[in-house]
Amino acid sequence: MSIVIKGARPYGEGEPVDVLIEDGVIAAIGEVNVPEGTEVLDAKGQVLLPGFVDLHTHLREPGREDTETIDTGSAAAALGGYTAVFAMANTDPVADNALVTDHVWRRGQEVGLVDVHPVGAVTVGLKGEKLAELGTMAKGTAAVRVFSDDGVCVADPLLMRRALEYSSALDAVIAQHAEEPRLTVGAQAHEGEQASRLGYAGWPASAEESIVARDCLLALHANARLHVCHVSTAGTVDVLRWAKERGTKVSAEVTPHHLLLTDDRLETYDPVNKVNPPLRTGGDAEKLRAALAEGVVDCVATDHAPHAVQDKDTEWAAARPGMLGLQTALSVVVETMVKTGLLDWRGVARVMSERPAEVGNLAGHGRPIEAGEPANLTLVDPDAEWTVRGAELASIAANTPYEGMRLPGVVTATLLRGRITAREGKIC
Ligand SMILES: NC(=O)N[C@@H](CC(=O)O)C(=O)O
Ligand SMILES: [Zn+2]
Ligand SMILES: [Zn+2]
Repeated sequence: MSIVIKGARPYGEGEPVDVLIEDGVIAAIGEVNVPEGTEVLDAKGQVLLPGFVDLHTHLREPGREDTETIDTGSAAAALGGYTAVFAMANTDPVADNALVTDHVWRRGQEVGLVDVHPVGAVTVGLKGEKLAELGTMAKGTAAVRVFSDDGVCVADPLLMRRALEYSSALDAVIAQHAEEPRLTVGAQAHEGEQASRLGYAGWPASAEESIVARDCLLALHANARLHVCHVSTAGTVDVLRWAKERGTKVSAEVTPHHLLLTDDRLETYDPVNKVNPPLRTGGDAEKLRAALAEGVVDCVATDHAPHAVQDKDTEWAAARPGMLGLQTALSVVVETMVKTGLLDWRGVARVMSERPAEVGNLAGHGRPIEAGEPANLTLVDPDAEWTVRGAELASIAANTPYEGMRLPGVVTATLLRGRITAREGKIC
């Protein structure tokens, strides 16, 4: 089992080199001796990166297999350049016990396109009332290391404190959907000019920022690790900076859509733009880009949220929040961060692979492209462009906000432990 990637540029740097992969591991880089019968993957000078890691994916299995399954979601992930994803716990039944988390892990391994790491729920049934058995999920086959009630906030400060204390003993992290529910009752859109004009109840920035500030204090006092899901406001960036300066073990993610899209989109009334947290202002997006470049926001996570037509193609208030993200993430990062000069390809590797692997505690992903390292790799054509068509994406659902958009950067191959999982837009 050997493959040679011919003429790739690791991190987009230097002259093209050959990368020999044997038994799932990078065997040599540079002038390599290619054994007889080695499969050749011609990289044509394209950019070679460590396989991407998504800390925040909704795969909808079990419960809503009409919108996504571990199978179809894994395909979308591989086509998007991912080698590992974290599947959120807001399934039906909820992933609040080892039976469900171990199923998700095993099913992901059976499909074999990406490592699907289940996120365990923090509270039983995501109800925010009592802690789930984090320990049994951590000790199961899936070895859960990320816990989250994403979709809802762990709003009770005492419960959040206990969750942080408990998780630190497990070397795990609590990923918080930061939304003070008392401040977002009935909310439909970012509280601002657009929402006022369109008559939507607002989701104020402070509903996010107040929870992030509270949780940073709780994490600092518990000496525990906190991860902030889908950061969406400029104010949250300030809170994160302050908390990090004080030595809080906090990490944060931003979604591609919060980097690119703004609440100007609401004018169309198209619920494809409805998402939690809501699309914010241009000023917020600009500050999020700068924070990601600087490292105050650690990484990009998709919050890939497939929804059925009947749950999305409705009047605004009835539509479910969320949008697809796995196959468009890299391109949106190229558009917002690379083309703008905010990140080079090393930076892309950092925010799409290395940092998320560290936050999620994955030993085999987000590793340097060096001999002896696992061959979890993504090949990107930096000069190519493509047009997004929801119906052509691998997900069952088609709710992409980028429909018809032309985006830069094409994933041309993904390798999981030396096996090609996706090549030229097709699953292998
Ligand atoms: N982001 C969303 O708008 N929706 C997510 C839940 C979540 O991430 O909060 C979903 O599960 O659909
Ligand atoms: Zn969320
Ligand atoms: Zn989510």
